[in-house]
Amino acid sequence: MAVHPDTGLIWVDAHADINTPETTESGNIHGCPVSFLLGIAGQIPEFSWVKPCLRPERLVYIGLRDVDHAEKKILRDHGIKVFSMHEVDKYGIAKVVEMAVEHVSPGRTRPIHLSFDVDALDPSVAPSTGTPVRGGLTFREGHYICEAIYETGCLVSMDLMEVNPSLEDDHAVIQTVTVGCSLVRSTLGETLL
Ligand SMILES: NC(=[NH2+])NCCC[C@H](N)C(=O)O
Repeated sequence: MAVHPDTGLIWVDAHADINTPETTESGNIHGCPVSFLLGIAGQIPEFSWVKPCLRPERLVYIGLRDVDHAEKKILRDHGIKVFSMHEVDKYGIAKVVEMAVEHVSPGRTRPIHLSFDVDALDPSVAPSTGTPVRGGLTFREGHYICEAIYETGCLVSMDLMEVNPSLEDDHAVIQTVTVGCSLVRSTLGETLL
């Protein structure tokens, strides 16, 4: 954001992570990062180094299906674009990614950051994560998002979140780490052919 201030943020996640320290029900800070980016969180001294750097219209979500009450209000009040799993079912993943890219980078004119929380995937695909929610993206839908964002030529950075190798058994850990690595490779340009 410091290097490309006009960056659009595509946030792929089961959760909106847009609670403020005031609205959070769990008290978990991992449910709050987007409110810090937008500058709508109250002052928390330990996090004063996180400077607001994102406008609500430069943010789009894909994959949401577990959103707290207060978060729904924040999303509405700021007019933030969301493609929940309902829209993934309705339009299909290709159309959703196309609309999401167009929202944050119209005509592919702006840089894109991809934040991919592995819990956007269905827990059957990525079990070793702290807050799994059923009804998520398939293996291919997750990869398609990454491949299509690479193809825009606008990607400048990415992060992959919430792979937690201390959760579930060895098989689940290997499955989750493997799919996580594979998503990163797809985002960086690996293709099927
Ligand atoms: N990064 C995550 N796993 N976030 C889950 C957040 C869940 C819930 N909305 C909370 O604020 O606690």
